[in-house]
Amino acid sequence: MLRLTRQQVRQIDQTAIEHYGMSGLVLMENAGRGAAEAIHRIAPSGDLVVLCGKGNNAGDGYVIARHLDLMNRTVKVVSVVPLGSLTGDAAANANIAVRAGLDIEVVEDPAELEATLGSAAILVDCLLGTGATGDPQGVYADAVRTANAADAIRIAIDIPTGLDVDTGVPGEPTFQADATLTFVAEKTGFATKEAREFLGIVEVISIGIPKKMLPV
Ligand SMILES: NC(=O)C1=CN([C@@H]2O[C@H](COP(=O)(O)OP(=O)(O)OC[C@H]3O[C@@H](n4cnc5c(N)ncnc54)[C@H](O)[C@@H]3O)[C@@H](O)[C@H]2O)[C@@H](O)CC1
Ligand SMILES: [K+]
Repeated sequence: MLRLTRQQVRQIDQTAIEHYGMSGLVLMENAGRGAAEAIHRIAPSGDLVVLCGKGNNAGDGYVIARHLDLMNRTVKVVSVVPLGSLTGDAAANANIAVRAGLDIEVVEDPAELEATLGSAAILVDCLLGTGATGDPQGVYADAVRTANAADAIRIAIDIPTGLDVDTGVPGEPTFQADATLTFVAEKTGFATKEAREFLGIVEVISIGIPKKMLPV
């Protein structure tokens, strides 16, 4: 099975954008749309909360929310950072979601997280992706702990927040996923027994990267 390191998968995204002329927004749209379709299949009913941070993993989250809304699902985005702190493609998709009138709540106070996530049947983790280093910090850690304590189906996008992509070593805390929807290919760390306890079922979502760019 093809498994990629953090550096490989980030290099593939960069090459697609800089040398193949693919737009980062198109890759993010493919990622988010593919993930939304998989979420709808895995968990076909129930209210959804998409937990978002500030990187491109969060950008995927805003695309996911838009597509779930188009599928007539009840979906809310909970951002643990002010929307003004987002940049690039993530900011672009957050702005689209705002203009589209999607339900978005900014919750930076850890005490408020529990009440906000309480009623969701499905929690989608778009807090941190391949750009993360070390244990989740601050409100990111609070959001993971609150999500893990909730009586909900948990779905991680690209990687469960907290899990080291390369080693598979879970950080403190790590999002405890029932399913992980990962982009392009599985990641090297997913092979370990320790990681599998946090991944749940793993599904690979294509983001349109040409076959030629993938190592064989
Ligand atoms: N064009 C691309 O590069 C694509 C990226 N995609 C998504 O983008 C993700 C990678 O995006 P980014 O590189 O922006 O990274 P992340 O979305 O993982 O965010 C990284 C940011 O989070 C913060 N951070 C890092 N470690 C942290 C910690 N331990 N605790 C709290 N905050 C921390 C830092 O501000 C850092 O800039 C992938 O996992 C994937 O989901 C997809 O949209 C496909 C296309
Ligand atoms: K994630």
